[in-house]
Amino acid sequence: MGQGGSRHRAEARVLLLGLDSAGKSTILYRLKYNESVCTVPTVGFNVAVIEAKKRRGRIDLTVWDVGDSA
Ligand SMILES: Nc1nc2c(ncn2[C@@H]2O[C@H](COP(=O)(O)OP(=O)(O)OP(=O)(O)O)[C@@H](O)[C@H]2O)c(=O)[nH]1
Ligand SMILES: [Mg+2]
Repeated sequence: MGQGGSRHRAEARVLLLGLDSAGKSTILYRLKYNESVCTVPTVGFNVAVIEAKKRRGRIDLTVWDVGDSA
């Protein structure tokens, strides 16, 4: 048994889907940096890990923002 800090940390993966210019990247940056940023159409994808509150703790969300959906 390890000492403190060895507990499993809650995590989840989130896929943002939406039409072109729906606001996916805007939401991702707002959640990650808590500010509104000017975006350009996403080529490929953006990914960010966001620490969020969970009922009695925290959860790490790995958020994928996929663009370029030809
Ligand atoms: N009015 C309004 N505009 C928004 C909102 N969210 C995003 N926008 C604007 O919509 C445009 C497109 O936003 P993006 O976040 O780049 O959209 P996206 O879904 O990532 O687009 P792609 O990467 O091309 O798939 C930008 O000019 C944003 O400023 C919103 O809630 N309201
Ligand atoms: Mg985008």
